[in-house]
Formats: sequence, C-alpha cells, structure tokens
Amino acid sequence: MQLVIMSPTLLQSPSRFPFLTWRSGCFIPPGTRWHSPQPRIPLLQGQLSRTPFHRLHTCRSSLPPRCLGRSPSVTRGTDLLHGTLRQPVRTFRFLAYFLPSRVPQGQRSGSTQATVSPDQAGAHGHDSHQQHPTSTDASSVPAVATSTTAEHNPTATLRSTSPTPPSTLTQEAKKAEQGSTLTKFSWTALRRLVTLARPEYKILGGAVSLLLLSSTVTMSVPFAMGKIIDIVSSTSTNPPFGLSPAQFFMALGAFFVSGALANSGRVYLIRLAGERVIRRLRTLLFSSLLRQEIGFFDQQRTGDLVSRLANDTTVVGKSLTHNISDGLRSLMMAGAGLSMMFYMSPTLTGIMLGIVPPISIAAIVYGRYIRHLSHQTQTALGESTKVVEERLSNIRTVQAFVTEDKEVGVYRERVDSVFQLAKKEAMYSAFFFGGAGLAGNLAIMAMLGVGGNMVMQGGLTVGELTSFLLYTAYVGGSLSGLTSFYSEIMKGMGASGRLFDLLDRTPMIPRGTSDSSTVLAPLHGRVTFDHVSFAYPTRTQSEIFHDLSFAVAPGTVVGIAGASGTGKSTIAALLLRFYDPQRGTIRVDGVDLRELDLEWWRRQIATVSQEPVLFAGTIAENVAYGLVGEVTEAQIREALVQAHCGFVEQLPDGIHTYVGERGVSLSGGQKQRVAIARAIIKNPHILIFDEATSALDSENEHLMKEALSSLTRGRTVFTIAHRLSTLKSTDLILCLDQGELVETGTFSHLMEKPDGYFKRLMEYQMHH
Ligand SMILES: Nc1ncnc2c1ncn2[C@@H]1O[C@H](COP(=O)(O)OP(=O)(O)OP(=O)(O)O)[C@@H](O)[C@H]1O
Repeated sequence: MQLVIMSPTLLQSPSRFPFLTWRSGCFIPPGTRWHSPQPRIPLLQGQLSRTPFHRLHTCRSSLPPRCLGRSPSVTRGTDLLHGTLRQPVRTFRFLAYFLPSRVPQGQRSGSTQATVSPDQAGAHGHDSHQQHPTSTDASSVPAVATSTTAEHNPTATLRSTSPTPPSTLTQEAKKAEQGSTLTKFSWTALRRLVTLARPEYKILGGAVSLLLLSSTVTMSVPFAMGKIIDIVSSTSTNPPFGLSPAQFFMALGAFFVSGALANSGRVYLIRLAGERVIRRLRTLLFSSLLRQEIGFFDQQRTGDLVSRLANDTTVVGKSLTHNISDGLRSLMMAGAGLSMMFYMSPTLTGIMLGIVPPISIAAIVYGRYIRHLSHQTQTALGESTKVVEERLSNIRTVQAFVTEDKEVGVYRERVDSVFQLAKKEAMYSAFFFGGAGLAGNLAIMAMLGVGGNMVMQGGLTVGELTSFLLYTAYVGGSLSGLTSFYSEIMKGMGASGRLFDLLDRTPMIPRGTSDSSTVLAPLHGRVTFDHVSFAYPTRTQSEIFHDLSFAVAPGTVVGIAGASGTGKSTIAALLLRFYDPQRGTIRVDGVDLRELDLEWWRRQIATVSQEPVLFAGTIAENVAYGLVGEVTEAQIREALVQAHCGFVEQLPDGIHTYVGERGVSLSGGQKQRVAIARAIIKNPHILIFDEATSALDSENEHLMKEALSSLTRGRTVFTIAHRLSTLKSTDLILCLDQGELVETGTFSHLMEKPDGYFKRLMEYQMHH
C-alpha cells in the first residue's frame, strides 16, 4: 500500500501520534518499509506491513483532523466519511490503511464504544488489576464496575465486513459469525482449552507460586492496617511477635516489597505464557488454513478467517493465562478474606452475608441486560463500519459515480441506529452505576452502624473494625472477579471451539505426501478428461461440466474457447486440483490425478492467470516465488529477458524494484510479463495460460506473444482464450458451450466448418 503523509498537523505535534515513528522528517507507522523519500515536500511513500488491529484502531481514532478533513471523533463519523469520500484517491490510500479491514465487535477503546458490561468489569486490568478497594466507595461492591474502558476486554469478536451475500455462508461460517455468546459449558471443551496451555506448565506453575505469595501479602494488608490503627490510637496495643513499633514497620515494608516483587514476576510470567500460547496458536492456525482446499475458501469469508487468526487466538491465549490467574487470585482472596472476617467477627460477617449477596445478584442480572444492549450496539456498529469499509475500498467507483452524498446518507442512518442504542445503554449504565454505588454505600453504612456499636461496647477495636471493612471490600471485589472469570472462560471456550474447528479440519484435497501418493518420472504431459462431471461446492446444483471427455497429447498447445462463463477457467482449476470432479477422472499420463502427490503435481504446472497476482516484494522476489532451493540473480535476469521484461532495467532499482502490494506499481502488461518470467523460471511440464480479458495495447500484446513463445516450446500448454484470434497458433482447439465440448480441431479446421460453433463465435467477436 502506498503511504502518503502530508499533514502539517502531524508534523507539528509528534507527541499526539505516538503510534508513528519520526524518520527523516516524516512519520511512519511501526513496521513500515519505506523508500524513495520525495524531496522538498514532507511526503513519504512507503510500504506498510501488517500492523496489529488494535494498533490500527488506535491509529484511526487518533488521526490528525487535517488528514480527515474533519474531527476524527467517532461521534462525528458521518463527517469523517463525508470528508474522506472527497479526498483525492492518493490521500485516501493513507486513510484506508488506518481503517480496520474488519469490524471489532467487542473491542473499542475510549469514545462511545466503551462496552464493558458491569458484570465483566472485574476482569479489567488483568495483570495490573491490583484494584483492591482501599476506600469504601461503590467499587467495593461485587459486580460494580469502576472502569468503562473496553481496552482490556479480551473478548472482542471481529466480524467480517466482506460483501459476500449471506446465502453463500456455510454452517461453519455462520457458527463463526454467531460468536462466543452461544457457547455452552462443556467439560470436553474446557479440557481441550486447557490442553492448549499444557506446554506452558512450567511458566504457569511459577506464576501460580508467585500468585500465592503476592495474594498472601495482599490479604495481610487489611490486617496490618487495623494493627497500625490500633497501635497509633491506643498505647495498650503492641505490635505482634514482640516487635517494637519501628521493627514492625520495617518488617511490614519488607513484606510488602516481597509481595510487589512476586506480583511483578507473576504478571511477567502470565503474560509470557499468554503470548507464547497465542504465537503457537496463530502459527498452527495459519498453516492449517493454507492447507485447506480452495472449495473451503469459496465457502468462507476471508474476514472471518482473519478474525479467528487475529482475535480468537488472543481470546484463547488470554483466557488460559490472564483469566485463570485472575480467577485463582479472586478465589484465594475471597476464601482468605471470608475466613479472616469470620475470625474477627462472626456476627458482623453474618450480617454482611445477609446484605451483599442479594445486591450482587441484582447487579449481575441488571449487568447482563446492559451487556445485551452493548452487544446490540456493537452489532449495529459493525453494520455501519461495513458501509465505510466497502465504500472506502471502492472509492474510485464512488467518486466516479458521484455518489458521495448518497453514501453519506446511508452511513448516517447506520450511525444513527448505533447512536440510539448507545444512548439507551448509557442511560441504563448510568442507573446501574448510581444504584450500585448507593447500594454499596448503604451496605457499608449498615455495617458501620452495627460495627460501631460493637466498638463502643468493647467487642471490637477500631483497628479490627477497619480491617473488617477492608476485608469486606476485598471479598466483594474478588466475587466480582469470579463472575467475570466464568464469562471469560466461556468466551475462551467459544473461541477455542472455533479454532479447533479449523485446526482439526482435514482438507478435502490432502497434500498427498503419504506413501501411497505417486510421483511420475518421467512426466510426459498427456492430459485426459474422462467423463468428467463437476459442480462448484458452493453451487452443487448447477453442473459446470457434464460428462466432459477429451485427451491432449504431450507437447500440444491447446486453446480452450467458448462464451464467457462456460467453464474455461474451471478446466484450469480442475487441472491444478483446486477441486475434484464429482464424477469421472482426470488423468495425467494415464494416472488418476487423485493418486498423484499433490505438491509434486502442482510443482509441474505453471500458471499465468488473467490478472496475475504479484506479492508485495521486489521483482526478483516475485519471479523466484514458489521455487524450491537456491535461485541465482542470473537465473532471474535470464527469465526476465525471456519474458521480454526489458522495462525492469529502466526502473530505479532494476530487479530489486519494489512492486507494491499486489504489484500495484506495475502496469497490467508488465505484471503479466513478470508472471510469465515467474512461470519460465519454474521450467514447468505443463503451462496454463489464462489470457487477459482486458485488451492490451498492440505493443504489449506483441511482447506478450513473444514472451509466451519462449514458454510454450516443448510443453503441454492450455491457453484459455478470450480473444479467439489468439488461438491461430494453437495445435488444437477445444470449444465449449454450456459446459459441453461442442467442437474440437485446429483453427483452420474449425473455421472451415460452414455453420460451426467456433466459426460463429469468431464472427461474433469480430463484429462486436
Ligand atoms: N468459485 C466458484 N464458485 C462457484 N461458481 C463458480 C466459481 N468460479 C466460477 N464459477 C461459475 O462457474 C461458471 C464457469 O466459470 P469459469 O470461470 O470457468 O468461466 P469462463 O469460461 O472461464 O468465463 P470467462 O471467459 O468469463 O472468464 C460460471 O458460471 C461461474 O459463475
């Protein structure tokens, strides 16, 4: 992607944009590869590598106003869209980078998207959540949230914004879409989830030991405070263990320092284990994804898969580490706190147990409703973001049709429904926080009343009452943590279920490196379609081929002709074994394709497709793509010469010129010739050339023909022809009509047929 940063605002206020790095007078996001800085103007062109989504989001919400045209505030989303739809396309590319390609469903930082439901709030802070209430405010009440930022919410579900119509979704995709909210508890799922953390057992064991230590220190704070109050307020109370007051304070200090060290260690180890789990899961998942057959990708939304890779892995990693650590901590603290309370005053503890649980239950039920509202808001937000993503990624069409105002109208409607839901949520949340705070304070007042009475009658010291109240607050906080622990584990189970669906999925077309798979040596290249019937997995009802049979001798240049949509490219897809036919057999040198080692077979084929895909990298890297083993620069240059890629020498960095994402900085004809060089260097036995549908200019067409002639010599070649005149030099033409082979023969033979199908097609093309 091209990056163009022109904003003086950005250049003047570096501290406002911490996500950008200052380099050579320009800011670039982390992970940016950059080149060719342009002189005189503060402009930089660069290549962006992937940046974690949360960072993109941070970037988006911090975009400089001048870049956006208006305020970047999400509450003024329509203004933002209005501004961006009118930006020149180049500036727009910069913005597009910062917009997520997926919609966060539960993870929004700051602004109106704060979506933490009250009963989740205990999970906030995770490692750093030493938020043990030290004051008697509402935060000490179970299930009472003190934070409204969702930044740490690990439960976000990213949604695809791909425009794929829902009707094409499979059960698998739908399941992913439903997210984790429908997860049911199951021991098997929990066990599988826990197995993912097994390799980290040493680190986690260390973390749990440190957790024990730090929790012990934490839980002695109220006791120590009560003691201190008694020591300073009455001369009759002495420090425990026969220590002098000075020694007691020093011992307490040392105790706290060791607790802090243990806590730091615990946080580090937990994070380390979490990140290791996430790293392992991501790698496993990506490798499993790449091994799936093409039919699988036809049925899935790319956005969902990316979301599983980016988001579900994080949810699982965190639920296994952070959540378990937090849950254990809450459990220990609740248990220890209650025991201490009973020890200090069974009467007061009884009263507390009579008041707090009903408040907690009410808070949890109400909190759930708010979470439901929050979920609805997120869904609506997802819908609105879909509009933005689709329109921004097709900005050329929007501007060419001058539909900016219409699009803003569509977006305004969506944003408005987000606003209405968010308003409702805000109102309910306001009542919740107010009510919960009041209930908490009333409970504390009740206990102060009873406890104060006991102090006056000499049943308790002031210090003991203080300790007791602090323990109440601690226990309340811990219970709140426990409720969120359960919901986080459920989300982890939901996310891991979706991950296991992918990890466990056996590709319908396996790689075939088993002992039974065959390698043909030598390969001659005779290709036979024997009564082949085929329908795409997403449209099983409509057969593309019915009983298709033909044979191609080794070294033949075959042209495949036919009207658009008759299945020409499908032949190529079947040859590459992207799909298997439902009936019939495709044979190579007499051997069923299904018996061949798939990796070996695909290495024997080179394809030059209609719109060749180049990857973000240099020309040399693209030419060498897919080659096994070492490749020299001389080989690359030779292939480029054969493919008539003379233009490469004119480029500033020659073969090391960076071609941009999907080869965006090369013309269509240049891309095709680089793709031909990529095919030449592979030295394939079989070549599939899918002719470009878009017309090339005559010079380009001539160069292409020349390049191809170097490639076709001595190989079995399938040319999928869109312009029939290019088939003159083929040895054999297969003419398809509605998936059936209607004519075969040489060009001149077919043109001689008085009312032949091919001849009619030719004439039609010539006159249109
Ligand atoms: N992945 C897919 N899933 C479902 N249907 C598909 C898929 N790819 C192609 N089709 C359908 O299969 C039919 C044949 O498509 P194919 O791409 O082979 O045609 P073609 O002859 O190469 O067309 P063109 O000349 O326009 O490129 C079309 O009706 C198309 O809509």
